[in-house]
Amino acid sequence: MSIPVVDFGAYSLDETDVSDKQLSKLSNELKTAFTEVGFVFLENTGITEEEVDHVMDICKKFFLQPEELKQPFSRKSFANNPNHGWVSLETERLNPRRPGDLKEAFNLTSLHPDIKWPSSDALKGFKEIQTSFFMRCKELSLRVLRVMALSLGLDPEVFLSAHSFIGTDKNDTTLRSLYYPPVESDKAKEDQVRCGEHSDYGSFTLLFQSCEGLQVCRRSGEFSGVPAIPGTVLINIADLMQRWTSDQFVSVRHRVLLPPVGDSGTRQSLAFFVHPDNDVLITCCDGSNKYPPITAADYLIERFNDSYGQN
Ligand SMILES: O=C(O)CCC(=O)C(=O)O
Ligand SMILES: [Fe+2]
Repeated sequence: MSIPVVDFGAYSLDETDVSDKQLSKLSNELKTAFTEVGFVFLENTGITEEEVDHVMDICKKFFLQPEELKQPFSRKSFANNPNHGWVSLETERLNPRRPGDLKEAFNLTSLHPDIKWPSSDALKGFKEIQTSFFMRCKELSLRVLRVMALSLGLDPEVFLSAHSFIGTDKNDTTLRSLYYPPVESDKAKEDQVRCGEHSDYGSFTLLFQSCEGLQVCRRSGEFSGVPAIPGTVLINIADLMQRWTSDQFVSVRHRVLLPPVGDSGTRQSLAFFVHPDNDVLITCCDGSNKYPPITAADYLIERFNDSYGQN
């Protein structure tokens, strides 16, 4: 089944009122997508293509700076939050059996006032643009969490109340800007890719892509390309949500390969990884105890150890 496109207009960020009937229609559509495919394109969310371009443009300026200007903002160098900051090329391997991914990333995980931001004229607005986009993604995510609960016939607050602290250091939700530089495919290491096969870790991810390149694993085990539909948000279920819903919602592996030989294009994407609050104990929402309870924080630590190595 290909990835469905669902019109989210009735519950878009521009709408203040939504009827029960509209919510019920949306929840039916999202249920089909999340149980059968694990991915859905949402259109008319209220987040515009212009907003996304604006964030990608300022992020590209950050990534194109010389290494020594990015180094002070490295991930693990922020006392407030170990996941906040810049990740250099080939540092992360989302499929640990491959060489390091050919991508750079900037994680906005902490909005704490003590966080240090780039201050050069060239990057004017970097903090404000990213912070306001983070808040827009947060608002949309809270709406999606409500619809998810309704779609499973649960109390509409059940997922929402476990995401009360997005944007604080009690929650690991991250806006990750990704930059895939031009690749000379013949210079890449054997088996190296832009982003190795993986499934996401937390509740779900909002993904905004500048162009095609993402591939999703089908039931057959084969990967196939995903279109980039301007103005839409691609949402995928992540592993902790699959566990929380006792495998009703499916978290599906995906990857970004190298561009074809001779293609010297770059790629950019923005991923908003939604995580439950660190201290929330995740227990199967159907009461089945199919998986033992685990806190969101412990679960995430386990997963980071896999993608960055134990040390
Ligand atoms: O860049 C993309 O389109 C996908 C990135 C991704 O899957 C991730 O960072 O988890
Ligand atoms: Fe991913």
